This record gives sequence, structure tokens and C-alpha cells, in this order.
Amino acid sequence: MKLSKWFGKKTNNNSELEPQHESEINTEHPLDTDTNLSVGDVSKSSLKALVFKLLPLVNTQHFPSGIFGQISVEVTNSLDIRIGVPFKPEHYRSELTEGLKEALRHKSVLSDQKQTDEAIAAKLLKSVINFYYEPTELAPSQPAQAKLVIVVSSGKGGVGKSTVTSNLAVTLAKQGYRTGVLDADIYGPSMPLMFGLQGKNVVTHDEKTMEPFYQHGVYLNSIGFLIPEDKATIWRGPMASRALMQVINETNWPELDVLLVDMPPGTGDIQLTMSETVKSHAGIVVTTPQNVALADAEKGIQMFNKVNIPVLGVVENMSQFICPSCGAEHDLFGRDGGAKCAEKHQIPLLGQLPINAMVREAGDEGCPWALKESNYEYEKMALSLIMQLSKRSPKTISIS
Ligand SMILES: Nc1ncnc2c1ncn2[C@@H]1O[C@H](COP(=O)(O)OP(=O)(O)OP(=O)(O)O)[C@@H](O)[C@H]1O
Repeated sequence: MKLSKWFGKKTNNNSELEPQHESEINTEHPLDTDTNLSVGDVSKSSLKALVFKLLPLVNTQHFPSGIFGQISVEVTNSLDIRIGVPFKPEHYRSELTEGLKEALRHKSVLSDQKQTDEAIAAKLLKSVINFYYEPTELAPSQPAQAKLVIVVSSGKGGVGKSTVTSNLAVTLAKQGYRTGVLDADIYGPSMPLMFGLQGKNVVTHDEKTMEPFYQHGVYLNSIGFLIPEDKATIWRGPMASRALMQVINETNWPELDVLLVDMPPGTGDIQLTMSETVKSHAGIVVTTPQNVALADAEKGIQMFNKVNIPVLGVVENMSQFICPSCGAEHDLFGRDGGAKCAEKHQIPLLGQLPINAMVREAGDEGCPWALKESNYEYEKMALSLIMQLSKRSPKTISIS
């Protein structure tokens, strides 16, 4: 079937389609300019060994102990240190540097040969530490040229799956990852609305393939650009599946770091097939804290298990309502249900997001909330995804 069948009137406004240059990765950030200092017989290898010993002990706001799975450390001839991390370090340099220094206070670090160790520790404190981004090498996935394809699912409709996807996408983009969103929610595609592109039709240059829109730093294609808005809910069965396959297979995605796939709610055959079709690396389950949603979230986890897609974690949305006038917390949908579900299945709880009227308003206005507000929960979630996926990489630690 020719793709042109699905095209309505073509929009000529390509401003949302313009790709942006990948943000420059500034890798240099001197901790200290005193690089000539030398302490006794400190060698490159002893300094490196100390850094490896410290990394698992780093415990800060964004980096709980043990989070570093895959790191490479180099020590230069002037005994300065370069640490390759699997995420963009721009926002975290001072936190990581402080975390390393703080870890030096850990009793187990300076052990037997106390004097030598202290000399190395003193050198470390005076060293220039550079953190740089060393991308995780995962096998490329189809259909998109994305290093990581993550499907976002929910057992139940209306729990905020699309809201979480859009906010997570703009957060990843803000952090410098080339991010795409594939809105595969055939029952009610909401990404066009959430990204301020409602009413737009797909754009093609060759009548065979589609160009993704580029909006708020995110590449986006949605089943909603193909299906007439008022028909979305009655598009079931073969028609929807065919359109979906086209969005999946015939979009000209650029090379992406992360592609988030917003799935239709539920855990039936269609979701099962889709999880396999998009060849995802991992899945996320979004839920609200009440029992009825949790039972469905469990089904979501089972669905991923069935098709061997690792579950990166659970996001508990609408965790509580914080009264804007008095600050009192109300558990409208119960408490900690997502946390318990994550614990039961021994998977991470990626975030607990409160009910916030501004989140809904921002979504309705076509400008996801996390784009305007710096949001700790979303930042933590973005980082957590990148870190989790780096742990799954087959690459080994390099100790050059
Ligand atoms: N944390 C939140 N605070 C306030 N409103 C929220 C929050 N999360 C989601 N909403 C609102 O709840 C409604 C449903 O959210 P959303 O469309 O993201 O759910 P969904 O799970 O994707 O639904 P469906 O699967 O049926 O498409 C939207 O109006 C959205 O703005």
C-alpha cells in the first residue's frame, strides 16, 4: 500500500522539522588549576586504582551508591584524571567531583599502607578531574537508528503514560540526548496535542516515507498525524495496524540516542505484538498508586517478561496531591502502590510524580511541563534510564 494514501493536505511549514545540531559536549572542567603538584611516588596506576575504589562509594542526590556500572578511567602524564561516563556529564560535574572527594572519607578506602594511600588521596584532591561522555554501545535497533528504544506502557488508560513520555523526552533532550518519540497509541494518540502540533498532517518529500516533526528539541512522529482526529477511536484492527507499521517502518528518523515509544494502554495481543515489532531494548511501566491500576501494572510487567524485554522500572504517577494553598499532602489514589509493585518484582522505582495542575495545563498547551520547569524527578528518571541501559551494555570496563 502506498503511503500517500494516508497523507492529507501536506503542511509546508517545515520549521518544526528542522534538525538541530547536537549540542557540543564540553568535556573539560578543571577542578583545580594546580596541575604541577606532585606528591611522593604517586603513580598513574595507584591513582587510577583509588578512583575505581571510590566510584562505587559515590553517594549523592543523583547517584546512589553502586550506580556506576561501566566507567573508564585514564590518568594522564601529569597525573590528572579523565573519567568516561555513560551519560552527559554537563550538569553533574561538581556533584560527581564532590561525591568522589566525599567518598575518600569512607573508612574502607584508606587501608593497610596508610601513608602511601594518604599520599595518593592527597594527589587525587589536587588533580584535575575531567568527566566526559562515553556513549554506551548497544546493538543498533530497527526500525529507528536509535541506540536505545524504550517502550512506555501502562496496563490501564489515563494513568499519565503519555504525559510521562513527553516530559521524559524533553528532559532527555534538554540534557543533550538526541531524542525521538514514536506515538503508537492507536486508541488515542495524544503527542500531537502535547507537543503543540495538533491538526498537522504527515510530511513527505517522496510520497513514500515520512519526516518526523522536530518540536521542543524532540523528533516526533505520531499515528495521530495519519489518522483523522475524530476517527482515532474507531480505528481498530487491520487499518490501525497497517498505519502503525508505517509509522514504525517508514519514518525517516535521524540517528537518535533514545527513542521513546508511547504504547496504547493495555496488555493485549496488539501491545504484545507491538513490543516485539519495534524491537525495543527495554520497557517502562507507568501506573497510579491505587490497587486497580496496580493489578494492571503487574500485567504490564508480565507482558514485557513474556517477550523478553527487560523492564527498566516503574513510574508511579499521580502519587499524591499537594494542596497549593496549605501545602498539605493528600493521597488521592492511595500511597506507594508503584513503589510496592517495583519492590515485589525487584525492579527500580524510577520516579514518584505528584498530581500537579500545571502538568496538565502544560500538556494541554502543547508544551510539556518539564520544558519550562527543571524537574528533579524527571531528571533522575532520565539519568536512571541512561545508567540502567549502560549496565546492560556488553562493553567491559576499560582500565587503560
Ligand atoms: N502528574 C500529573 N498531574 C496532573 N495531571 C496529570 C498528571 N499526569 C497526567 N495528568 C493528566 O491526566 C490526563 C491523562 O494523562 P495521559 O493522557 O498522559 O494518560 P495516558 O495514560 O497516556 O492515557 P491513555 O493511555 O488513555 O492515552 C491528562 O489530562 C494529563 O494532563
